[in-house]
Amino acid sequence: MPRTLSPDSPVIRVDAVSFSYGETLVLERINLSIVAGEFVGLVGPNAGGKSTLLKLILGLLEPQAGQIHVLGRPPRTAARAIGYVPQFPSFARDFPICVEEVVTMGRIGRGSRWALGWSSRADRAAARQALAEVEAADLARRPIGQLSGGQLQRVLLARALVAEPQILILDEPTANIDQRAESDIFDLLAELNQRLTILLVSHDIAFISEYVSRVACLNRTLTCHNTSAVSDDTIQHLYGGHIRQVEHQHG
Ligand SMILES: Nc1ncnc2c1ncn2[C@@H]1O[C@H](COP(=O)(O)OP(=O)(O)OP(=O)(O)O)[C@@H](O)[C@H]1O
Repeated sequence: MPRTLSPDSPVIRVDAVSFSYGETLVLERINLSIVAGEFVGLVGPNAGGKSTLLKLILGLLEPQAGQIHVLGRPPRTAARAIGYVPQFPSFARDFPICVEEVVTMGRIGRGSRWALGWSSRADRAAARQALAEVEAADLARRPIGQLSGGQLQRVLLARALVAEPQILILDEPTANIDQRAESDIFDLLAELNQRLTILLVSHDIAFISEYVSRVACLNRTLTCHNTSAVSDDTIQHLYGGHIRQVEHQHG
């Protein structure tokens, strides 16, 4: 039976979670609580454990210590409530498939028969609506291999939205695109944040601070800051001498 959450119950709750790959401790006693409507930026240096934490929240990995709840449930059973935008698409860019078909893949698990080789009219209508929401309706028939980096990110976002999630999780959605396309995607995320809770991984703390309500800094351990409290000292402490490289990554 579904559990009822009060409006201020966390939609994502991570309690004292530790995780190691073999002998290597990657996350140490992580606490993170995200309530409905928040837009949280997860930042940190390379190998700081960001993707690992996302995989735990998505239920793809199990913590060795501590607990995670998504909408009050174990992550695996809440997976449908999460729309996930990966850092890299899980298919080859030269796969002979058009944008609308890629977006329809996001319906797998919602009764779609796309996996059997065909999609229903309802699937295609949902895909077109999701593409319209990310302002990419005109790309529907385009082969996926012909998209720019920014267009591909919009399509991956539409694929996450087509499953009607309550939570969006994005792993560096703008790592490989130019600064203008990056701003456009963040404007879109700000609009989506009016109805969705968002957790987004980024290297670019300076850029995301303009958009997110809270920054979670992860480097094996995690510290949260309200956006207004992110100072040069915070950035220096987190990244040490590498901050210039971080700031200029989107060049
Ligand atoms: N499947 C795995 N097996 C063993 N070690 C792993 C595995 N995946 C990640 N690691 C290691 O765990 C650490 C954290 O990796 P993770 O990908 O979570 O970091 P990240 O903060 O997302 O890094 P980046 O910013 O470079 O993407 C790294 O040292 C990485 O080499």
